[in-house]
Amino acid sequence: MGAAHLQRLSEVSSSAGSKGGTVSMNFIFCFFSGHAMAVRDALSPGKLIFGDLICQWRQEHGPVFVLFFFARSMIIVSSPDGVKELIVQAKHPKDSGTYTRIQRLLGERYMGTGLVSERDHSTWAIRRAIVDPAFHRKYLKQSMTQFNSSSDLMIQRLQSKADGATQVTLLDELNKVTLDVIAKVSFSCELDIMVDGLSPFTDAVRVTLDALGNLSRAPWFEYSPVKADRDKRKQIRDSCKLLRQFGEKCIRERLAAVQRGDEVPADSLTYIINATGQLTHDCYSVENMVDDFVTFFVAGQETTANLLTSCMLELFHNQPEVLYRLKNEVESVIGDKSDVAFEDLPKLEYMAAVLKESLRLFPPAGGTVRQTAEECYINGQRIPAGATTLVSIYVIGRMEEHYKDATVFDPDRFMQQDEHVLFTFLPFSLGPRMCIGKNFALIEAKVLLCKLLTNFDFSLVPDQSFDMATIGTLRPKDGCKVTLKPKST
Ligand code: HEM
Repeated sequence: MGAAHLQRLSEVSSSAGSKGGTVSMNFIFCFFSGHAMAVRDALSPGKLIFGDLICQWRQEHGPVFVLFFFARSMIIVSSPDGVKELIVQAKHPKDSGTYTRIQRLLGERYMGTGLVSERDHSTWAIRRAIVDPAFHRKYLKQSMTQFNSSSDLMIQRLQSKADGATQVTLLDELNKVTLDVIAKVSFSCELDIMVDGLSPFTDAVRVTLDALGNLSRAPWFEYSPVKADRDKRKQIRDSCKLLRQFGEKCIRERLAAVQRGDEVPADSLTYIINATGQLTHDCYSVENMVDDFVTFFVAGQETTANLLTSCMLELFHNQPEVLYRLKNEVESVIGDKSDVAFEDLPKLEYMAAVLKESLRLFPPAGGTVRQTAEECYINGQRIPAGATTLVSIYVIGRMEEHYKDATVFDPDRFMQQDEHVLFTFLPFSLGPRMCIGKNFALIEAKVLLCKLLTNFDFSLVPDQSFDMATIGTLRPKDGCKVTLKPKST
C-alpha cells in the first residue's frame, strides 16, 4: 500500500508540478501529511481563508499545482483552460472521494444520489431531464406569490425589531427565509420556521454542511474516540435523519394524494411525481426523490442566504455609493408597490450587476471537484487519469488577468457585456452540471433585496468581524450584525 501511495504521489507531482519546491524535496518532507500542516497553520483563526491561501500560491506556482493531504493529492486548477477541460465538457465525472461523502455522511444517507452527488453521467442525465422543467423561468413565474409571501413573513418579523437598537444577525434571518422559500416553492410544505429561536431544519442544514467542510480538513474526526467528537458525530447523523425523514413524509403524503386523485399544489414535487409516472423505466424511486428533496433543501438554502449576506455586508461596510444607486433603482422600479412582479425583475439591471459582483468576489460555493477520466493537458501541464482536481471558483474570479482591478467591488464591470474573460465567471458552475437553481436563486435574491431595501434603513453594529468563513460554504463569519429602522421617506 505504501509503495502504491509512493508511486501515485510521484506520478501526480511529476505531472502537475508540486507546490513548494522540487518534487523530490516535497516528496521527502510531505510523505505523511503533505501540505495539511501548512494549510492548517495558514488558516488558523484570524489568518487567511482557504481561497486566499490558494490565491497566494496561484501567484507563485501558476494556474495548475498539486497539494498533498495525507494519502490524498489534489490538483488545484484556476484557469479558463482548466474550466473548459474539466467542467464545460461532460468528460470527467465528479470526484469519488468528495461526492461519496455527500452521498453518505458518516455512514448515514445524506443527499444520496441526488442531482449534486450522482457521479454516473447517464443516470444523472435522466434524472436531470425529469427535474429540469420544474426550474424553468416559466414555472418560476407562477411561484412569484410564494417568493413574495415568504419575504413578507421575514419583513414582519424584522418590523418588530426595527427600533434602531435591537441587534439582528442578517444571516440567521436569511437562512430562515430561504429555507421557507424552498419548502414552499418546491414542496408546498410549512416548516413554521419564521419564528424566533432556532429552527431544527436550519440547524440540520448548517450542521451537515459544516461537517462536510470539516471532514475534508480533519478526516480523523470520523474515528476520534473523544466524547465531544462522538457527540458531534451523533448530532451530524441525527441531522441527516431529520432532513430525510421529513422529506420522505412529505413525498409519501403527496404520492398518496396524487393516487387518490385529490387536488394537489402545482409545485416541483407534483411535477416530478407526474413526470416519473409517465416514464417506463424505474430510475426514480421514492428514495431518489428523498435524495433530491434533501439536495434542494441544502443546495438551495445556505447558498442564497450567504450570497445576500455577503452582498449586504459589503454594501453597508464599504460601498455607500453602490448602495445609494441600488436604492434609487429599487425606488424607481418598485416604488410603493407591496409585491415584486416577475416583469419587474429584468428592470432591476443594476441589482443584477451588484449580485453578480458579489458572486464573483464571494462565491458561496468556492469550488467543484472532478476526477479525470483520462489523461489530459491543462495550461500545458499533464494531468494523469484518475487525478482529483479542484477547480477553484473563488480564485478564478479574483485574478487580475481575468478581471481588471480584480479585488475592487465594481458592479459596473457587469453592466457592460462581455467585460470579463470567457470561462472565468462560474459561481453557479458551468457546463452540464451547472446549478439547476440559478434562476430560482437570482429571483429569490432580487425579491428579498427589494423588500429589505424598501422597508428598512440598516446600520452595522460596530466591533463585528468583517472576515469570511469557509467551512462548507463561504459566508461572513459574524453573519452581518445590524440594527434597523423603518425606511425614512
Ligand atoms: C446563490 C445561490 C446558489 C449558488 C451560488 C449555487 C451554486 C452551485 C454550484 C457551484 C453548483 C455545482 C456544484 C458542484 O459542482 O458540485 C450547484 C449545483 C446545484 N445546485 Fe446550486 N447554487 C445556488 C442556489 C441553488 C438553488 C436555489 C437550488 C435549488 C432550489 C440549487 C440546486 C442545485 C442543484 C440541484 C445542483 C446540482 C446540479 C446538477 O449537477 O445537476 N442551487 N449550485
